[in-house]
Amino acid sequence: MREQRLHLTPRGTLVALVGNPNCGKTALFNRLTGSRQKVANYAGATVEKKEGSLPMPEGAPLRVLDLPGVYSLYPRSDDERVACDVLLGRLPGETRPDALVCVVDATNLRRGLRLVLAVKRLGLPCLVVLNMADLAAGRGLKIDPEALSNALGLPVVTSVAVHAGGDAAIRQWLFARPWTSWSPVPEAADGPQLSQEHDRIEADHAVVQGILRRLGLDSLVPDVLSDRIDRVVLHPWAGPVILLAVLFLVFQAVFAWAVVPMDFIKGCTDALANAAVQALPAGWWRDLLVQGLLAGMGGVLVFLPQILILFFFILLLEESGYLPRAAFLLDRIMGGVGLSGRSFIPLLSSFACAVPGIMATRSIANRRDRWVTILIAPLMTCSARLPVYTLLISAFIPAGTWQGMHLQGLVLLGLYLTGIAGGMAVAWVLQWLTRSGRQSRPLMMELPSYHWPTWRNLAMGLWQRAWIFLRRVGTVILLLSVALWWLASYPAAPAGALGPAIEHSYAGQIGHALQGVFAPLGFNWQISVALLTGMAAREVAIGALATVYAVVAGDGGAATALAPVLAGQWSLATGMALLAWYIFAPQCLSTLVAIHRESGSWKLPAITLLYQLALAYGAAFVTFRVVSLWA
Ligand SMILES: Nc1nc2c(ncn2[C@@H]2O[C@H](COP(=O)(O)OP(=O)(O)OP(=O)(O)O)[C@@H](O)[C@H]2O)c(=O)[nH]1
Ligand SMILES: [Mg+2]
Repeated sequence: MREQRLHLTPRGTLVALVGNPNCGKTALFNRLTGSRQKVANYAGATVEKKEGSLPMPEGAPLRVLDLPGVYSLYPRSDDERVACDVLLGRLPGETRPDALVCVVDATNLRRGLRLVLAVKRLGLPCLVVLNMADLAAGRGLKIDPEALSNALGLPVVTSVAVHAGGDAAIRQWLFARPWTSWSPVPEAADGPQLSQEHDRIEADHAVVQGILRRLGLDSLVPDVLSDRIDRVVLHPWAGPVILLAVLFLVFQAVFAWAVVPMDFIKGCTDALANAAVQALPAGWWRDLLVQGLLAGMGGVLVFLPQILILFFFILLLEESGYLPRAAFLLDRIMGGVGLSGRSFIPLLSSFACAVPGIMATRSIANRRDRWVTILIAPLMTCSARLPVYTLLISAFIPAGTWQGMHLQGLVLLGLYLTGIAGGMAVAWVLQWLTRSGRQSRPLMMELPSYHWPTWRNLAMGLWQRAWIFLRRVGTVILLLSVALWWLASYPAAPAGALGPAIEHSYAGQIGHALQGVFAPLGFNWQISVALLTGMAAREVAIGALATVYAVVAGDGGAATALAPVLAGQWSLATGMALLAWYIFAPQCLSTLVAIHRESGSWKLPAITLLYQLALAYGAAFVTFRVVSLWA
């Protein structure tokens, strides 16, 4: 085992980026290595190590590691532990770095330099980088890198990670190997003693105070603009109103802005389907193309604009620095159900996809809080649920306005809020169950300065999202569309059989077999088939419905106009019950696997699966009964 590990350890000189959370390590890493890792304006954006490579003018490229942010070398949460293990060379399968680039937020020297002192004790060659030099200059901070270098006994350069060429000084240093000129002398002959790091904090603080005083940098320069904005945004009653208004506008936009591009994509798929029907002779492969591929993939592809609009806003909020404020505002509510604002960002990431959300819980130091957050993360509405929601909403909710508000957008917001309320209710129950071991903890969370989003990051983030979605359409959804078309078309109905041919197909048989389970919820057999395939990935359920109904409609029909078909075939109660099911139903398999990986056992994924199934079944049952009575 050991040998295998040694063998797998990559060779080459390794440089690690280390620094406080949110000081711009990942932005610098992306610049140095041409990578596209997530950059966001809050602490805890990076929770695991990432590797890239920096081409050198001569010789082999450098291996560069981006690490999660750390406040000290005394780790308190799992993401900090990863960073510290790398610095000590304790991470299995990874060698100890040959050199460190210690990134400091130039607008927050006090905190950054404390970490520099701790990193210096590791005894590795180290370059100190004062990042965000643009913001520091904007606030009138005049830092002399040379004087600071003399005071610290380490080389110091400045950088602006968000400007092209803003990493020039770092490159220059890295290119000028060997790095012996920037090696500090290790304090302890037997290597660094991390157990003592905690006791050093006070002493380091005094040393930093002394350095800042000598350099004339000890007066605090407040960020006036951010403070001014926060006076409104964090106001006890204006704050929550603004938060709700922001969410409201986002969901209105998802419907209002997407109309034109969605019509365009729909038009293209329809035109293709018609052209295929006209141009090709009738046969099984024309059916496969039109009813299987075009219906299945086109039916999902049409939701790309809505997903991109939602992500545009999520990225905008991440980059601006508003998210930690929202966490602060919600801390009181979350405290009521036994969570802290710390859980907010992992939960928010789950709106994109539960998998990164579950990974982001690594920054929660408290075990119990972390497990509860993981358990409720799947109830946050992931982006794969968006197509299912919007399909059912367009089928059953009129497109008009109510009091000037987009009715469909309002219902969508309602679905998201119901998911959140469900998550909070589950957290409350868990708090009640584990009430003996709980103590209340105050929220310790930084509020970063507001930034203008960098358009490059925004465009990159959107492109990545679009790519993930398109890749899924081109792989999983393509394969499942073909498989489903086959299941829905074969075996053909026996001669003289009554009813639609699809009833005799494999899909029909599977659907009918499952129907006993789902009939109390008002689900027909087509929905049962869609739910089964939807376990692979949520959007597949739509592809499945589109294919099944396209096969029913026959030649070239119903390629993408699924919503009116559903409206004609299902009752309102069925549509609403399916929506209720989707709010709570267990996520795709990858979520359960992620929960297993993070918790290290199958207990937590099993609990998640069972409680979500029970909730979904209950919610769909009640919805079906209530709407049936009323409609
Ligand atoms: N103006 C300005 N903004 C910067 C600079 N460097 C980074 N940022 C912004 O600062 C925020 C944090 O950047 P990240 O690269 O995610 O920080 P990080 O250190 O990797 O953060 P964690 O992964 O949470 O530890 C983002 O909004 C960046 O766009 C800079 O030099 N100038
Ligand atoms: Mg980062």
